[in-house]
Amino acid sequence: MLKTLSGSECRNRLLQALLTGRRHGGQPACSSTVSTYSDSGFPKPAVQRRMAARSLCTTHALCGKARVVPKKKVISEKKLTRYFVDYRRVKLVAGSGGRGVCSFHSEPRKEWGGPDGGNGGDGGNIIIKVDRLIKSLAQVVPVYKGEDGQSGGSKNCYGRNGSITYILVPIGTVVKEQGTMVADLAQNGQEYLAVFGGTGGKGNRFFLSNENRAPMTTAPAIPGQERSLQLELRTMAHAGLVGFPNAGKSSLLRAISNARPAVAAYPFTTLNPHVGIVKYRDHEQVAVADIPGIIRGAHLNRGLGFSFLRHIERCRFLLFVLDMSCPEPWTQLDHLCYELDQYEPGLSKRPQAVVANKMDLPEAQGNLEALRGRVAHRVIPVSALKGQNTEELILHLRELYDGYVQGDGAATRW
Ligand SMILES: Nc1nc2c(ncn2[C@@H]2O[C@H](COP(=O)(O)OP(=O)(O)OP(=O)(O)O)[C@@H](O)[C@H]2O)c(=O)[nH]1
Ligand SMILES: [Mg+2]
Repeated sequence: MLKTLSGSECRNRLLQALLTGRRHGGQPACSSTVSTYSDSGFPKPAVQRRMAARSLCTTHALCGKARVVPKKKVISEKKLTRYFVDYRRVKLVAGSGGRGVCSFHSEPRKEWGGPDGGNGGDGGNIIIKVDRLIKSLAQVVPVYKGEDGQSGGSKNCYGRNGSITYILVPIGTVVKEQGTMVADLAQNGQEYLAVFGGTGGKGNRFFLSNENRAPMTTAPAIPGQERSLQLELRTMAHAGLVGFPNAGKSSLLRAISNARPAVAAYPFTTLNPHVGIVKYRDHEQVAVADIPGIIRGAHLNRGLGFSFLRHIERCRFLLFVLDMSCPEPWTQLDHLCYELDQYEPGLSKRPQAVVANKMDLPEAQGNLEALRGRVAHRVIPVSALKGQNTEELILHLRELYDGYVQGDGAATRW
């Protein structure tokens, strides 16, 4: 039977419910069926890890900051590929010099005023310059033309020099010409003068001498230098996700970072690498690259070809992603290491971890212990789909990164 409550009675009941931590239905406000504390009173190890990851990382799905980020619009694979470009061929044509002029001064009662044709200005150089705010070569266009120098004029007017054209590139860009490295741009602000502008032509004033008081000669302008160069990013990301197609690499990148690569239940969903950034609370950032799937014979250009092995070469450490629902998942690891070593001997020996993915599937549970028994490296079981145990991966990623920064990476940190 419904009973009508007076205003003060209703307020008292609400206050009582808030103080006892109970809801209107009589249930405790924060009841939980599973205890997060062990018998000794400390949080269980899994809970400890989750707490550590929450306090360390801001891109993890459990983190409050990440939760409030509005859902991103799903972008097609074709559009996503434009975001990260790590290789470009460019044709550079420096500015040509301006024309020198042949002219004679003339004014009333001064018929033979002498030569006054000015020189042309020099053509503009093209410089490749490092800017730490630039993260990929996406904004680099195929052809650059430097500014031409201005032509000279009469009355001894000299032409203006063409201004310098800058091509801004990220830190770690390697400049190559016909496969040979010509510059390694590893520091912020570093410049490489790629092509010289042409010298301006000389006007007839330049040729005035005691022997020749009325020179008609001008020197021609020199065209700007031309070069075809290849720009390549040396380091693509700190960590690379390496695995067979459908292993769940893109799903994993989605789970640990704010990147949104396409995920689908068919092989070769990812056609180009995607880089996601795992952000930690101390403002440190670790770049993780989702690299398209590798198949057996990739080093012979099978599947999507060599180019992805080239991307792996440019990652400082590797995360091998295995599909644990497949029988004998350790064979995937052997095949992946074989392909990497065939491409570049020793590539599979980089600092690494093995990510045992799809642990939410029942057949995966049995494979985990067998995998741990056969693999010397650390095995991190996760479920990228459900976001389970990704905290352990994020913490390990940070350990690998700290090891890299303390080592040779300190000089080229970005
Ligand atoms: N059950 C389960 N399914 C998963 C998990 N991770 C990924 N998947 C599924 O596996 C399929 C492939 O996932 P992707 O993330 O696209 O795999 P990928 O390795 O990026 O594949 P490619 O881009 O083709 O190389 C999708 O249907 C995912 O939903 C997981 O942890 N558990
Ligand atoms: Mg993918």
